Formats: sequence, structure tokens, C-alpha cells
Amino acid sequence: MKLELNQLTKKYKNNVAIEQVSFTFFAGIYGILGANGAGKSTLMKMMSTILAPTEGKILWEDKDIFDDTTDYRGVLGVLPQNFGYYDDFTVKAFLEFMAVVKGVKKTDIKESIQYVLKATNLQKKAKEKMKSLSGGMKQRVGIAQALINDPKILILDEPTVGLDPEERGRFRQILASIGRDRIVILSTHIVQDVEYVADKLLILKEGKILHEGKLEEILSAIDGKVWECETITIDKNKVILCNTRFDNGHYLNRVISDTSPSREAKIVKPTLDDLYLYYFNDETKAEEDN
Ligand SMILES: Nc1ncnc2c1ncn2[C@@H]1O[C@H](COP(=O)(O)OP(=O)(O)OP(=O)(O)O)[C@@H](O)[C@H]1O
Repeated sequence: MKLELNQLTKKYKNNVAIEQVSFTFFAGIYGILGANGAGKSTLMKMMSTILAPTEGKILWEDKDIFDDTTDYRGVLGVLPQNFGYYDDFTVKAFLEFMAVVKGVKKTDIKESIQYVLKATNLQKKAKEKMKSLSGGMKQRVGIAQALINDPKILILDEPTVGLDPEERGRFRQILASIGRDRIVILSTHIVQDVEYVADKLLILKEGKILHEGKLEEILSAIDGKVWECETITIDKNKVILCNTRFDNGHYLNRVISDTSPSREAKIVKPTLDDLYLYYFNDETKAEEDN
């Protein structure tokens, strides 16, 4: 099982959204992490054959996916960012409809629906209308429809947007249980969505993969740079303040800095939250200012 991005580039007029990206996916769960505008959706749309690359190729089992999109779409399941549901359909009717659209054999439809309802823990909701479901339930139906053809490649674009923490937790459990024998690619700007569930993480910034690897591997980029201290005595512009917490009667700052931020500062173990701030602090600040 191999999906390969080969020097992939996408330009919108003069705006380069994805630039010369090369990467190979094998079976497993991949988290693509990036701030808004990093190019996640553009990349997912190309891998879903919705957008053609400006340059470069996407190869599935060594064949260009755009040479035979019908064949490729047969192994693909997608949950796009703004997925449209039919409000008056019941969950089951909606899944039946999607099964037909995706060319699932008539004799297999019943079994496929049972399988995806079970995988997404929606058996009890099968007869309910889509319009009566919560956001989290709807996202589960979104995953269920993406799974209906038992895809080898599952692409989920920002699947947890709008979900509350409990629903996001449930989503991660579902992901962990369905992700073993296929390539699952999930994009998000929410660190917790992918921190522990993804086998590999890709950090995407301004259309390029800055970093990729297992959690521990990518965290090594800021090993020795994350500190906890009560005071910051060096130039504050040279540090990234991750957070401040009240601990044992004192305020404790967590900062990222190349050099020790004060004499009493202690080095602590980096987390993915720290790494995200390290790479995307400017974007996070800009969003806060707006
Ligand atoms: N149809 C389009 N026409 C022109 N520019 C576009 C178009 N779609 C995206 N872009 C630009 O391409 C860049 C990458 O956008 P993209 O939507 O892929 O990022 P993203 O990481 O998915 O962000 P978000 O989470 O906000 O969707 C951005 O600068 C965006 O403004």
C-alpha cells in the first residue's frame, strides 16, 4: 500500500499553496498539522482528485491517480471540510445513498452499512433523521460514508472542527479502531486531534513540509529549548511564551527559547503544543490580533 506525492505543487494564479512537496504514505494514520492557510485543504483536495496539481504527481501503487480517476476513487474515502448532508434522510438512507453513489455492489450494501454503523458507533441512530443529530454525530456519519466502500485510503479534512472536547475524544477512538489496515490522512490545526493517535505527523507551513516523523522524532526539534521559569530576564521578543500557570503560590511561565530565559529556568520535556507554537506562533498571534 503506497501513496506517493512527487514534487507536488499547486498554484492559484500567483499564490503558491503547495510547493514541491514529496512524501510517501504507507498503511497507518498520518496527521497533517498546520495553521489556517498552510495548504492542508489544497493538499487533501489534490489527493482526492478534486484539484489537479500545477506540477508534480500523485502516485497510487506507482500509477498517476489522474490517469484513471475512476479506478483510484474506488479505493478512496473522503470526508471534505464542508460536507453537505441531506437533512430529511435518515442516517441509514443517507448511507444507502452514498453506497450507491460510490458504486458499492447492491448485494454488499446491507453488510457495508452494518459495518460502518458499528465502526462509528451509530447503530442506535440508524433510523434518526440527519437534521436531528448533533454536530459530533453528523461528523460520525461523515466518517461512516467515507468508509462505506471499505477504502484503502481515507482522507479526513479538519474532521473535528466544531466538535466539543468529548466528541473529539470519541472521534479519536473511532479513528484508532479503523485506521490499521489502510492509509488514513487527517488534517487539523488542533494538536490534540493527532498527538497520540497518529503514527506519523507532518508539519505543513506555507505549502511545505517543515518536519515529518513520529511524535518523539519531531519533538526533538525543540529538545532543550522549552523552559519553565518564574521570571524572564532576557529580551521577551526572543522567547515564545506558551502559557503561564499558578503553581505552589507562584506564577510559572512555560517558554520556548534558544537560550536560558533566566537563572532559575529549568529545561522541561517538549510537547506537541510547544512545537506547534514554535512553528506557528506568528499565525496564532495574527489570529488573536484580528
Ligand atoms: N480557490 C483558491 N483561490 C486562490 N487562493 C486559494 C484558493 N484556495 C486556497 N487558496 C490559498 O491557498 C493557500 C492555502 O489554502 P488552504 O485552504 O489549502 O489552506 P488550509 O491549510 O487548508 O487552511 P484552512 O484550514 O484555513 O482551510 C492560502 O493562502 C489560501 O488563501
